[in-house]
Amino acid sequence: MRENLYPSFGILLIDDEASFLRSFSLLLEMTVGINHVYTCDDSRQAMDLIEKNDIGLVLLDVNMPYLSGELLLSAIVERHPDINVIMLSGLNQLETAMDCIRLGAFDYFVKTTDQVRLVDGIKRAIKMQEMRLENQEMRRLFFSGALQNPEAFEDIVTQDKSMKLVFQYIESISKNNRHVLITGESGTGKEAIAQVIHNLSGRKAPLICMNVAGLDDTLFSDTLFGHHRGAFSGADKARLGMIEQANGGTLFLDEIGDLSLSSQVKLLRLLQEGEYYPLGSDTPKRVNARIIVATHQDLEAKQMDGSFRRDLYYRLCMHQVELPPLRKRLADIPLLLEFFLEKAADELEVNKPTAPKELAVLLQNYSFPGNVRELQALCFDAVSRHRGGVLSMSVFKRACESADTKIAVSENQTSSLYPNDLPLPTLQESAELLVDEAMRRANGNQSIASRLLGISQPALSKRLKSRTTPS
Ligand SMILES: Nc1ncnc2c1ncn2[C@@H]1O[C@H](COP(=O)(O)OP(=O)(O)OP(=O)(O)O)[C@@H](O)[C@H]1O
Repeated sequence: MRENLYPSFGILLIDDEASFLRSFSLLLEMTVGINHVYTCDDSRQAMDLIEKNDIGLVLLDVNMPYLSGELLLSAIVERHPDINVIMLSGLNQLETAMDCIRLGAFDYFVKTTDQVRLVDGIKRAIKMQEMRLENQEMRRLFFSGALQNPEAFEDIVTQDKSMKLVFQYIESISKNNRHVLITGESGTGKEAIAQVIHNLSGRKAPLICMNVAGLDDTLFSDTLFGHHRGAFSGADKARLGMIEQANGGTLFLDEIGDLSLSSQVKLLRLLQEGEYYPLGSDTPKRVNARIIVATHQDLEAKQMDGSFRRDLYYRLCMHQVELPPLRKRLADIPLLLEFFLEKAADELEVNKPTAPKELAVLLQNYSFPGNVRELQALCFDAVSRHRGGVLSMSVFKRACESADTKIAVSENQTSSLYPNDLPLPTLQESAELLVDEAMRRANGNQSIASRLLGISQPALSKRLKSRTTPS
């Protein structure tokens, strides 16, 4: 079986001229990289080919012996309404064109039409078909609620609902070729998700990762596109670009929000045309790599302030995956804590220490600016310092004290604490509400609640005893 077929469904060319079928197949492969093509030069066999293969688009000659194009069109529309049919005619027959469109053809072209227009029409039909298949797949997954390949996600520890929806979405888009934009704060698992998308895609070549932060335009082009020998002083050997290494696989570009405007133009060309120029070369090279990009920045805002090209943004956000920060998936924290303690113990070749029960509660009240990566680092630090008994919370407490409250306060600065239409509580009532909230968040643990409130544990205990209203 051929690998990396594009598009994922077959395209059937039906024409009685075998030489046209050959040259047209070649044109599609050379200009758009279409290599999933079936040909048929006998109209009587066309329906049989459609029944036996996974056809999503038919390019159909109007004038053929045995069965005419119009007759075949009616049969396809009736039996396979999901297949797009583009009619091709040697003559410019307006009336026939109108009839075909009325019968349900997707488009109609004269064979002598400008090649670019014809190819654009085919690309449009492929895109429509891909979107239809994707919607169908998403609906199916959404209603079943189940994952087809749960094993693909086993390195991503979660029980969070929004992450599970992300998994379902990923399954539905992993097989097509469209670019994917992954957004989320630093350390939320964007690269890990890119790896899953690649694994699920079935692409045989590897996932090639490139971080574009801090690369000027020359370095970006050289790293991504490679260079010819002698392209610039010091280029004494040719260098293969990352994009070529990703041919037949996936290219993951991290920190895409940092890309300079001049590099954005080059990336756009690659995304639009599937072509690029190695440094020092005037001949474009074609590549078949799926491109996944990631950023922790708000690309929509960057696009508004002019630092990110709008056309590039729209190209990239065809599929968008947003990963929630760890502080919004609290139920994952105990799971990840156990997972990373075990992993750290494995790597450091020690027994996995037992974590005190209140540790997960403490961490669930921390804002984790570094997300999962930060939790992972804390666990490794704690396990490497561990000398027996129950795991000490000191490493974790230090982290929580240093960054925690500042972030929590700044995040809530814009919203009012109390609704405008209700009278304000008194200071005494406010303090009691705050104590209740801290005790709730700390799962009843006074030591953690007092830390959240910024008071000592005895002071909290005193407040709890002397409260005026029952909690
Ligand atoms: N849900 C998870 N379960 C297990 N490990 C995870 C999970 N999420 C992230 N990780 C791990 O956390 C670390 C950071 O993840 P990753 O590099 O994918 O984040 P990122 O969002 O790409 O970060 P950055 O924006 O800084 O590039 C990796 O070691 C990854 O394997």
